[in-house]
Amino acid sequence: MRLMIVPPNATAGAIHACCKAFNESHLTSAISFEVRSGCRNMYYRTMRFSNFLHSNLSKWCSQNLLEELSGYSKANISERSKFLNKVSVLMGYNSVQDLVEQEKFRKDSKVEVEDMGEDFDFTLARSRFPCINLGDSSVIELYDEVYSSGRNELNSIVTGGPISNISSPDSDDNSSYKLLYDSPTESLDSETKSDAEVNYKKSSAAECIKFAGSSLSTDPLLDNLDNTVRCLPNATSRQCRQLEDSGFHTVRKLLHHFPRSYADLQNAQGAIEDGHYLIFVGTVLSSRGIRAGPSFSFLEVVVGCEVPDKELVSEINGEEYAGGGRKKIYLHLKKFFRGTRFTYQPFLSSLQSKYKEGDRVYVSGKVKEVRPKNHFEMREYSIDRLEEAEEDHAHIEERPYPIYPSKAGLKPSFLRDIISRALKILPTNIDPIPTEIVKEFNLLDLYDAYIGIHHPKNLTEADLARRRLIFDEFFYLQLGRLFQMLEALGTGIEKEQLLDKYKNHELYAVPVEEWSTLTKFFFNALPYSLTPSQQNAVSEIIYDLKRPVPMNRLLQGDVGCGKTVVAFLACMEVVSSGFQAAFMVPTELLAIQHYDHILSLLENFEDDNYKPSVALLTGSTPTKQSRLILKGLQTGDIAMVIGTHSLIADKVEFSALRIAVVDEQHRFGVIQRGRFNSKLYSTSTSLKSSLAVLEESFKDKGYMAPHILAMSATPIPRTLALALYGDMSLTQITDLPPGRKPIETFVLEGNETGFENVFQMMRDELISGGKVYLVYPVIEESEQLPQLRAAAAEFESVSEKFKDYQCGLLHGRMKSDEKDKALKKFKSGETQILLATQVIEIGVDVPDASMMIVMNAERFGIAQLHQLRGRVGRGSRKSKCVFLSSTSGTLDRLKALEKSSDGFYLANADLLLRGPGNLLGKKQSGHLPEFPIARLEIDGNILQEAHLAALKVLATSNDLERYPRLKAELSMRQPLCLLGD
Ligand SMILES: Nc1ncnc2c1ncn2[C@@H]1O[C@H](COP(=O)(O)OP(=O)(O)OP(=O)(O)O)[C@@H](O)[C@H]1O
Repeated sequence: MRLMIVPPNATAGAIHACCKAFNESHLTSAISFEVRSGCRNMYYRTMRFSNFLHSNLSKWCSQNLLEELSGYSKANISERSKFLNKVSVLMGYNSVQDLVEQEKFRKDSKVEVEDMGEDFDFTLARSRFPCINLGDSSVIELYDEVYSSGRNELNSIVTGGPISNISSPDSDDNSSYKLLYDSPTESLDSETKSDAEVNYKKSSAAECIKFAGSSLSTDPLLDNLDNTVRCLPNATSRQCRQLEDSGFHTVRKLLHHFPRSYADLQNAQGAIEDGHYLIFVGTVLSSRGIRAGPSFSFLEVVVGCEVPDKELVSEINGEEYAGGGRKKIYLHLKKFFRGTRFTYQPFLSSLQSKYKEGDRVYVSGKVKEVRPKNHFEMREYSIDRLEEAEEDHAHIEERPYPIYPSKAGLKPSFLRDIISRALKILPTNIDPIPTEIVKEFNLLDLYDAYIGIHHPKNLTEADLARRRLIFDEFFYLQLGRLFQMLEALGTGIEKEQLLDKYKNHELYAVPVEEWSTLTKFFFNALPYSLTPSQQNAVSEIIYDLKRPVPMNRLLQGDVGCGKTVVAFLACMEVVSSGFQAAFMVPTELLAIQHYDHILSLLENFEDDNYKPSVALLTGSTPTKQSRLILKGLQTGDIAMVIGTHSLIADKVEFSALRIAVVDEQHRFGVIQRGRFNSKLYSTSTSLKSSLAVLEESFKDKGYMAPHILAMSATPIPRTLALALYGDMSLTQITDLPPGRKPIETFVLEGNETGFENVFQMMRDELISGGKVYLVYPVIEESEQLPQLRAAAAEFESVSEKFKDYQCGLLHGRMKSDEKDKALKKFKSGETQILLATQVIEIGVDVPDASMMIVMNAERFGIAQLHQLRGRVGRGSRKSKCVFLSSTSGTLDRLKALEKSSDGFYLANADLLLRGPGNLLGKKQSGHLPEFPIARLEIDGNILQEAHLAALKVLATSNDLERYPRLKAELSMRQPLCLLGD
């Protein structure tokens, strides 16, 4: 047998020369294939492979090895790997991985192998691999470090950085070489960078440019947050793919994966306990890349640190004395890799070479105690080498350690690692917000904010960073909305006027004397005088109505404060100048109520000639009648229509609509409002033709979009209103009609005693001539939720209990006219007890209802209960409200209602307790923008600042032409998608 020696620095070609000498290149290929397919356990295939090995090896292998081979097909994977490793070493490779790589290399580069003509030296082979005993074949320790030949051309481009703790599926065929080229080492200095690395950079750069599209910069890594994650240094293509699959397509997306919280990193000065996040400075004692299985490897860096020894702390004269005693501890930093390609020796070697024995390093992360004593394992950590000039103590400051949430299967440690890499290449000049705004609003620069949120030096820095990033979330939303609004306006003067109005919070108002005659008639027909803030609200609205710019205003006021009449007056103002008004409410019940209300007010008119024609249009309006109404609206015979969402149906055409009042605005949502708006914009064909003959200026007026007056009965906090209706002006009614008496509120546990007390209170109320609402969370009893009391189910028992009184029932499943009948009976006093569900929550107005009992009050939110409570105490009679909770645990939450009747205070409390989505109810909050880190309930002041900043920017340049970066950023962020408009 002719054997050859493979020198330690043998090139790939030289190594393959050995194979050729054996004429074993197909043996190499076969072994390589077997390893790559993971030593698959398919019996017949393994048998075939084992037979093949036998015929090839029997020419030159020892009997022992051949015996081992006979058990190959039945052996487990680990034993098979060991065996193949042995064979590979015998064939002149460093290991089986080496064989696989060389085989791949040979195939790829079609290396011509030449016969080196040297004899294989068994003695030398044995000295290189002492664990091999040829002819005896004792066990080869697969996991022992084998000698790694100095293949400089490969090593020079192998990555040095720990990749991740990520689990990746087994690699594909090309993976090992891909990995090498994908991962230029971070630790290399520029002179040693190979061509391969340069090529890598070039191709990445090209890819980045392609992705960034408009970027003209020669170095895309440095200019754009929207570069693909493929630009990240040391990220393998597999990692990039995983990031992309998890939604991290761009560096921005990655940087917007914010820490969930920060662990308070402590110096390891005290006792070191399991699970603590600590920081250490120490010395690298060893660094090993270890292959632990066919597709599993890990890097273990052992760092030795000196820390104060708690056990040596003794008491001297009763005082604790540390005595300067220190002890040595050992940190085992471990990173795991799954995938065959991570088990190849060049990869492992390069990995371990990143940390050299004796390096001073700074380590932070979570510790886990292991045996023996004073040894600790860290799997979640960061490690940085200390530069020579750096003082150890510079790093031992306590600092927050970011804890990331995992995402789509990506582990927090991997995300932390990859985010750190992104921060390293982050350019400093990335802030699109103009410097003057950054300064004026005391914001961190965007670069500092990213660093500050991911790598804060202290919690104050993290807080400042968070504030800046929240500011951005709000700012772009506000900017987008205002920008859109301005775009819709015609002239520059209009734009300036609008912005001026937003900036100066002065009240622009039209005094009563200047209201139109019709409005004044209506005003005089009211059976009461308006409160000061009602009157201000009307004046403010009328000011807007007189301007040629469509109004977009939110009328907000606490429950029962009298918003309806303010809106009626606004409608009268519009009607008086020959235009039409539409009043849209969310329920038929409310539409009927408003219709009846306005008719009763019009009856008081001194002059019938001035009475406008008002119609009611709901889904239940009979066809014949609705046809007449539609016609009336089209011809302009009907001046005002009250209705439900049927008002925005396609068939409804207006002759000259000028105002749309949208009651309970948030229940319709932005989408409906938009539809309503655009629908009303397109006036009827008949009007269009009549306008054609009118003079220009009137034509403009005629085509103007209608004014929108939205009313919110929920006293939502200003911040929430701003987020919801950022483009709206706000009018608030801050007082209640005179003579209202505070509602006495009780929060009780709904047990037997509780009910007895409540029924007694109810009886007293009825005896004294009051009317009582009983509010239930559900209509029928449910088996799933037996604790819930049901309106329909209790109708009989309540009627039985209060035989002397009449009971009514009102719930959502009843037909419209049945509901109306039930409410009218209660209003008129025909019934004195009304068992209802929360249908009565919105707008129901029975001024002499004097008591309300809410069952299972724990099922409702605070703001909702406040709304419900607002159904009583609307007249001059003193009223009571009882909230019965079926669990004692929820009483505390409900107690807020006992303490306060201020809707704004309670809405804020509710917002803090439940968050904005829940405050509005799930269905209604679909249009509420979702902010990644901002929380409307606590970050309201930042929202207001962002609003001001957006106004400032637009006042300087209302088309944003002066701020091209800002404009680009705005279009990129697509605020409308955020809103779901
Ligand atoms: N200035 C006033 N003086 C006396 N009563 C008033 C005054 N303004 C309104 N009201 C009466 O107060 C009651 C509540 O008014 P309205 O229904 O307009 O309130 P609201 O703000 O719409 O309440 P909700 O939020 O419950 O819908 C009505 O009966 C109304 O007639």
